[in-house]
Amino acid sequence: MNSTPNHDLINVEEQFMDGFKTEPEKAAEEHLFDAAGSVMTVGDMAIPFAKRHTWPLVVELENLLSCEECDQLIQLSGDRMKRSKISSDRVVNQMRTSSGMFFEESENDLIHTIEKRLAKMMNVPIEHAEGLQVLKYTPGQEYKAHHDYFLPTSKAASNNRISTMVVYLNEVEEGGETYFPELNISITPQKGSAVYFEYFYSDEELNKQTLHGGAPVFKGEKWVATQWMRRKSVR
Ligand SMILES: O=C(O)CCC(=O)C(=O)O
Ligand SMILES: [Fe+2]
Repeated sequence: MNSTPNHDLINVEEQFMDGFKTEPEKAAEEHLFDAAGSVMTVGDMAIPFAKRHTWPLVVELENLLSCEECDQLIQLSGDRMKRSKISSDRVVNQMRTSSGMFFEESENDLIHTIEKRLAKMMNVPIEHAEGLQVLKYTPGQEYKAHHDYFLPTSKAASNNRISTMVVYLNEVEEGGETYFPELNISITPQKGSAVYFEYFYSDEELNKQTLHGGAPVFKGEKWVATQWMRRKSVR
């Protein structure tokens, strides 16, 4: 009888923990984000946060970016906007109707400063950070409920995403909340604030519960910057 050796089964936990956790078995049962307390200090910034859900972890953060940083990101990305493309094969479809762009990794001082702060907050080395993405939604535009990680059938899944930080760059006049239908959570955009969630759990059911979307904007514009982290280095 033919038996297929398991040579393609890799220990993903061990692989991605390499470099930022020392006890893979234990860490697999823990959160990436250090959600103890209610304020995190990064450099000279004190960033208040509140846990909105524990398993899977969803955290709301305040004042992650200054007003000036938000304005600069909007200004810098404005000219470079294209109709958003989604998924690893970059197909434009009706899932996401906003416009978007990616910054190059650490492409200027502002981006590098923001990336470093986000990596510190997210507790993942900056080498695991994708280029920062900026999205702009106008009235009627939305991002339907989705998962940020890639399906196992996708090529990108070999170094999959593990966590997300969505930073709000402006206040939306009406609509545009980020919602988690499985967790009954809805977050109203506030300039400089953010929502964080992670989906690296060994329990796939927890990962699935991070389903989320950007509700349609009814009035005004909505601008967000999204930072995705990967299991392994991407830069
Ligand atoms: O716009 C939002 O509220 C959500 C954005 C999002 O889900 C993403 O960038 O992956
Ligand atoms: Fe998302």
